[in-house]
Amino acid sequence: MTAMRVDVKVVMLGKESVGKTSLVERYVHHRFLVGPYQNTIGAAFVAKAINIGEKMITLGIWDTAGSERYEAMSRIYYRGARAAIVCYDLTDSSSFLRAKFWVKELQTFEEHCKIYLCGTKNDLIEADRSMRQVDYHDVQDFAEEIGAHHFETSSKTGNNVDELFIKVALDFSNSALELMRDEKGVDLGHKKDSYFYACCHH
Ligand SMILES: Nc1nc2c(ncn2[C@@H]2O[C@H](COP(=O)(O)OP(=O)(O)OP(=O)(O)O)[C@@H](O)[C@H]2O)c(=O)[nH]1
Repeated sequence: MTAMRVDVKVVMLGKESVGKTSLVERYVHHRFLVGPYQNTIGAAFVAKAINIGEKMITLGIWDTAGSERYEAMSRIYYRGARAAIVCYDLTDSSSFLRAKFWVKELQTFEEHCKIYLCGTKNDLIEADRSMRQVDYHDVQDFAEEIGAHHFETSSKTGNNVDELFIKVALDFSNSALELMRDEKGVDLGHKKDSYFYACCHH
């Protein structure tokens, strides 16, 4: 058990089984777990440091449970998040409706949280295009409407996963720079949001 300073709180949201845990596993541990699907209960936390230019940024990632049974709990986890990765399964159109639900929640209750839309299981589409149930351009239009970024990923192959989390860190880094410019003369080291969590390393 080590204490770690977290610079940016990131929350994973989306319908159950869309692949939130798999995305985090792929990004943090570079692996794809096979075997029976185990749903997340409550939420899980992991921290990962990432180099952006000369700066090191630590992402504190909250992986929430997608089951509607835990909806009230997920609301607790997105509080104060600077970034939300809202996931939907490219092979399940109902998961995109659920993603829209989370977007609305964030827009209403966490207006400073940057939204990243993530279509998961891209490998299934690559293998069989008829599996696609969520149109790329429809999501792109929606992303533009809400000012979000849009990625399609595969945790199985690793496609676009690093790119997604790097973009989150990069955007945070740029927004911190902007803040520094706005608050010229102020020591940002004391102003920047910092979260302290106990972090379990697997
Ligand atoms: N083919 C493929 N399967 C995936 C991918 N990502 C996740 N899965 C599978 O989808 C199922 C659900 O994945 P999870 O990562 O547990 O989903 P989750 O969103 O965390 O689910 P909850 O914890 O219930 O909210 C598992 O059987 C995964 O193996 C992917 O990129 N490609």
